[in-house]
Amino acid sequence: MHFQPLLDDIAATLRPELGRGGQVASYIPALARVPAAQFGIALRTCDGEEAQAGDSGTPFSIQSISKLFSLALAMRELGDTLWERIGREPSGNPFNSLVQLEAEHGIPRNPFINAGALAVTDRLVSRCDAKARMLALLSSLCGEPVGFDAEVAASEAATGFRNVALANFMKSFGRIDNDVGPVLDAYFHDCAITMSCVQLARAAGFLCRDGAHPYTGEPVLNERQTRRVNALMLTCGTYDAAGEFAFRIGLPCKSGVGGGIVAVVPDRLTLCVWSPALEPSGNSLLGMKALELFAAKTGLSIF
Ligand SMILES: NC(=O)CC[C@H](N)C(=O)O
Repeated sequence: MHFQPLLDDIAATLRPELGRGGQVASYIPALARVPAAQFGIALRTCDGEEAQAGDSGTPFSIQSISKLFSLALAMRELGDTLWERIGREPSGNPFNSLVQLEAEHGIPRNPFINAGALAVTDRLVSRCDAKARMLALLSSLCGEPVGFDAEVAASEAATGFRNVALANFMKSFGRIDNDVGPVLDAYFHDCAITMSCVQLARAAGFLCRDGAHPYTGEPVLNERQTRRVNALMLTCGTYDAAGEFAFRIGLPCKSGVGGGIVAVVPDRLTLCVWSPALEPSGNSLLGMKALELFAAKTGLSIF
């Protein structure tokens, strides 16, 4: 299949909609001032073929897409013991909700809501320099140095009252081992990582290759772990819009409020779309449309 003309076609189809509809994330100034009228798409196949269109090389704040990579690190470090403190069910609630945690004894529904990612980060902080490990993993996976945006990280910390509450609430149930400070610091920095669509399409490449590193072929995760990450992306990767994503797109996806969405076609390719304006659940509005067009035009879906 020739992907370059397809991506050009998707970018051209969506161009008239740029900057119309949806809301750019406004909870911190650094995200609020990102111009809405931007769209990028990039993909990389299992064989290393690449295609890209639009603003595919523009760096953006990856936000919750980082939860994918912190989960991979924790699965590698902890194996199945990770699941003692984190569930695998969709929450059906907003990504930063506290509401289920009390009845469920401080065990988050899944690793892709904020509570779950904080629990994952706590386990990593116990074992390694979590911030450095994250940058090392991402830089290795995309073949280029990846960094934090210091302004975004500082704003996340200054305004992250709900995340502070989530961490403390889980700590009160004995589900967080470390002081909440270093856990939150690592989490806020993960949210503040900056990458482009091209870099993310490459970095997620292990997810379409049974866990093999996109460049070296070494196992990032084993085959079983990789299947599980893809399953969690499908059921929980796009918050309370996961059902809508499965219905309209039918691919494992992970989104972030910076407007990026990573999608996986197992055994074929990984792709990343980006457009800053979001629908009410916090997923990129045009990113969703782009993925829907991609699935419709290629017939690629896990169903
Ligand atoms: N969904 C997201 O991308 C959320 C990330 C955001 N920084 C938060 O913690 O609330």
